[in-house]
Amino acid sequence: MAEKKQGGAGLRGQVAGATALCTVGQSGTGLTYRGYDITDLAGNAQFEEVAYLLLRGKLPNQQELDAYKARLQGLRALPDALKAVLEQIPGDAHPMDVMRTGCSMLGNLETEEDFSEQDDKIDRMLAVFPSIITYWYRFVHEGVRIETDGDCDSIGGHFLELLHGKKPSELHERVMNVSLILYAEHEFNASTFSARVCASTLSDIHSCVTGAIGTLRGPLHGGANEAAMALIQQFKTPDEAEQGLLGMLGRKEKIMGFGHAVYRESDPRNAIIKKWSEKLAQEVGDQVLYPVSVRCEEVMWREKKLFCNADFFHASAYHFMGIPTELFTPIFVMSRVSGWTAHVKEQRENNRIIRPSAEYTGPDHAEWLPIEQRA
Ligand SMILES: CC(=O)SCCNC(=O)CCNC(=O)[C@H](O)C(C)(C)COP(=O)(O)OP(=O)(O)OC[C@H]1O[C@@H](n2cnc3c(N)ncnc32)[C@H](O)[C@@H]1OP(=O)(O)O
Ligand SMILES: O=C([O-])CC(=O)C(=O)O
Repeated sequence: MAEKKQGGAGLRGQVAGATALCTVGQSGTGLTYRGYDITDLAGNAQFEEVAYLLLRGKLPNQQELDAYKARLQGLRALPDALKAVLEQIPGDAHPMDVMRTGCSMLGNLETEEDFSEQDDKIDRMLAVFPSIITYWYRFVHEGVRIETDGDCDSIGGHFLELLHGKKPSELHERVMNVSLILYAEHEFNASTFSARVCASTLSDIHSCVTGAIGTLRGPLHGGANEAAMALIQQFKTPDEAEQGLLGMLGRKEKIMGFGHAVYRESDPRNAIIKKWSEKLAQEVGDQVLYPVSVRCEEVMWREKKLFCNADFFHASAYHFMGIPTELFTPIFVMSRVSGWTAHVKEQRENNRIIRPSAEYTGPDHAEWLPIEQRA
């Protein structure tokens, strides 16, 4: 991986626009949000502070943070028409499809009529996404219609409280906070780029976010945290994991949660979430999933020089907090909506429609044939 190819397909390595929001892999491994190092943010900040930084352009002071959190707390209620739609979505639907529909329906009910409303619409999405997914999840799995307010003043704590029906421990609220910070923003990744493409047509903010949710869903992007869980859950011991991975690599299968389009040697988010996963493993007395994950990391580096990306240790961390696997990627949405919408704002500030060119590979000239003469 040290000699990462930056040319070729997938627009790799090409500058597709400007941003003041984030740097990824600038010195090989670093990640910054508006100049702040991810290690400092994950070690010290609350997610709401980071969302404020991304969306309002500076870290809030105490008064601003308190007001912002109180505002978000006041925006958690679901409109009845949205609840009715969520209740129609089948229990075997993928929760990312629920998020996509929930966001789109919100756009029907609370349409952004003018860009001057963008900050209000963004705050609403940040506040209500945990309500959307947990309302649907508990309705279809437990047959209950939950109240979506709640006592926790953090978005991560609120999500856990709605999911489990009780206030989370301090540790779990803290880990959610760190996780949401790690996932908040990542420059021109695929889902953010799709949000910016949508924004560049001067479309509304719910369309931008709905498109981004669909893009994040795939296993090569946000869906990898769920796929990583499916991988590690197959193994009962580290030795079994090693044999399993060697077999997969021999068959040239993709190992989810490893590799990255930009980083060369490591993803700086991995060391942070790995530490929290270890702490949670100790808390629940895990002797399987965490050691299996560590062995996977060792084998992938030894065999392929491939490293864990942000998704890999998120799988075990979320699992240890009792979060069902299919809700892993929706958590990513609850966080990344801050980055997506900060990019939409930035795109709108200096817009030109995004419309690249293609290298044509079709025939030079095709002779028109009437339909009855075609093979
Ligand atoms: C939050 C996020 O979205 S992080 C990304 C989450 N996605 C995943 O974890 C999915 C698994 N990983 C991958 O599919 C890829 O590493 C991606 C999509 C993240 C990046 O893709 P690319 O930039 O095209 O990868 P890259 O150019 O580094 O690939 C180099 C080689 O390593 C291989 N490779 C890369 N990742 C993996 C992997 N996880 N498992 C096996 N082989 C891999 C590629 O197939 C490629 O081999 P080739 O040269 O023989 O074709
Ligand atoms: O940057 C990327 O390509 C994917 C990624 O890690 C992210 O979106 O967090």
